[in-house]
Amino acid sequence: MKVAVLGAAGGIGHALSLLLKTQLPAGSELSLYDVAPVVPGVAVDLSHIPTAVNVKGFGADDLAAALSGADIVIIPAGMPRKPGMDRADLFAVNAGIIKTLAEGIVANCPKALVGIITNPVNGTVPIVAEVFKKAGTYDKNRVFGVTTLDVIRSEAFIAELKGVDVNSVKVPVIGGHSGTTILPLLSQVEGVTFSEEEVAALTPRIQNAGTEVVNAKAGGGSATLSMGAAAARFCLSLVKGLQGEDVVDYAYVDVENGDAPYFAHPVRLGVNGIAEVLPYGELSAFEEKAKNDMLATLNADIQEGVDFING
Ligand SMILES: NC(=O)C1=CN([C@@H]2O[C@H](COP(=O)(O)OP(=O)(O)OC[C@H]3O[C@@H](n4cnc5c(N)ncnc54)[C@H](O)[C@@H]3O)[C@@H](O)[C@H]2O)C=CC1
Ligand SMILES: O=C([O-])CC(=O)C(=O)O
Repeated sequence: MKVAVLGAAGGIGHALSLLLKTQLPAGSELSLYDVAPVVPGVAVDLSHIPTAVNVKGFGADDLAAALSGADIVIIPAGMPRKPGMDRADLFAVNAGIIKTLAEGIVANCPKALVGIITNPVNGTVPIVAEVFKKAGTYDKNRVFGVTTLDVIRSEAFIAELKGVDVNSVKVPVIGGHSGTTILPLLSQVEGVTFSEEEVAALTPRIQNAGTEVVNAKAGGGSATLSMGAAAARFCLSLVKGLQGEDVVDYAYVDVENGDAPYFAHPVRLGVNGIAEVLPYGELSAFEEKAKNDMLATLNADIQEGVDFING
């Protein structure tokens, strides 16, 4: 199993690469790519951890070697937010980075499963899909926007609020990955109930949790450690699927006849990526309204990504 991390020298890249070095199956290859010259050093550093995962670093000119033969590519490359910015403000810088990296995937590992972390996820996922479509390599079952951070935050916040074992908390989160497009389905969380006031307070807390971190870091970037943990968890779900295990996880994916062209759903993973996009079930009246209210924003974010390649 070869896993490539693009943007491996950044805040998320460091945390994610550490977790993959210690958690990928024995015999895996971990390929770290970044334009920052420190990346070979990150690989050397990690290589001193005694696990049966072989790690190599690749600098700016070595994208082809970094990607060649990769089964999974996880992308946290690109600029993070500062206080006062929206994720959408990152589009101008990050769209071009994502396009270049997607072209690299087309040329070197067109069958890889691709997990996109780079913001704004609502628009960067369509960019990758459009680059693949143009090249004739698009398979909607192999492209994922990583929304796992919304899921793990929901788990953490609910366990804290309700005083329950965090390992028992499972929270569906649908929609996109910014502001009101993030929709936790609190009505479907088993084993706990929420008052209307709790739903009205917890839903925006989850939606604005990224901003909570951005403000707390006071100009030093956005979530990196929790995102590293989220990305590792999602990557390991992809690995299990490739190994033939039946695994269901949440991701922002291309859905046919869905609420929007891309929408976070539960997906059953398998040896070819998505085996099945699963329905998200029944929504409460609050959730149904929140879903309908977000769609204009989400569709505009998606169109911006599509137009970046085709406009
Ligand atoms: N999907 C999600 O839930 C989350 C997404 N993010 C996003 O992840 C991205 C990365 O965040 P951080 O790691 O905190 O940023 P960072 O600035 O610490 O790291 C970004 C890395 O990307 C590298 N990079 C830039 N252009 C590149 C290129 N063309 N090829 C390869 N590497 C390149 C930089 O050299 C840097 O090492 C941001 O866009 C951020 O908004 C952050 C948190 C959560
Ligand atoms: O808020 C940000 O800019 C980073 C992010 O996507 C998150 O933490 O959910």
